[in-house]
Amino acid sequence: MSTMEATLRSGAQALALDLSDAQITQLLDFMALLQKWNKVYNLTAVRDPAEMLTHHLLDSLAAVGPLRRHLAQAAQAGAPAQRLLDVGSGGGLPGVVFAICCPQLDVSCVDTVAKKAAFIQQAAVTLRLPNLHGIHARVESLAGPFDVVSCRAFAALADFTRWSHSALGNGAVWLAMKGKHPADEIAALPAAVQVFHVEPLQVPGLDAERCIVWLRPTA
Ligand SMILES: C[S@@+](CC[C@H](N)C(=O)[O-])C[C@H]1O[C@@H](n2cnc3c(N)ncnc32)[C@H](O)[C@@H]1O
Repeated sequence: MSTMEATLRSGAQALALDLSDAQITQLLDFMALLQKWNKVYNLTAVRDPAEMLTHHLLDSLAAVGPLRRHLAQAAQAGAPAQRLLDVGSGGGLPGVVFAICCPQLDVSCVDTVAKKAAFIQQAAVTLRLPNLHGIHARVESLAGPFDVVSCRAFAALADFTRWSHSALGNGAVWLAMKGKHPADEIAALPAAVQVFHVEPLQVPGLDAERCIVWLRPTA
């Protein structure tokens, strides 16, 4: 087993994430693709493979447990979440990781940069992920409907929710991956947007504060 695979497996274990061998392989293949095409496409500033594993892969994987829980709750409530939009996905974080770990979910990654959307399309083919799509557009132009709209390292919460509002379907939620608890961004939200949970995340091998801010339109 390679060092990368051992680190990924122990990270998944620390996150109590159930991943099949096929999913572990897809995640490692995705990292390899990202490294290969980063030189050409300029997908991410992180270039060191070990750093890519902790700062990108494990960081995104930390949100998979909470996402799976949300999907299970929505299904139980009789309103299964079927489509997720990852906004400003860049090299596919966290969208590609979500598509690998939640195969029942249809994941669209939108980015304004054409080569980034093309990379996602290519990853979908290479990694055999029929539930993954790359969209070249501004999020403001998308109509949806999506059941979950996610982002990571994208924009302040007020901008993220304003620009992606029209992509939300009935009963949809926003999942914003953030660093430390963004009290100022939350305070700047309009009354039409409600935070219903701020969930701390622990990223294995990363000594940094992370959280998910869950939001929905105010009823
Ligand atoms: C800092 S990168 C984050 C990439 C990735 N989510 C990550 O965590 O590594 C932000 C991305 O948002 C994209 N972007 C900026 N404005 C956008 C918009 N209005 N609609 C869609 N994508 C946008 C940029 O092209 C860039 O790839």
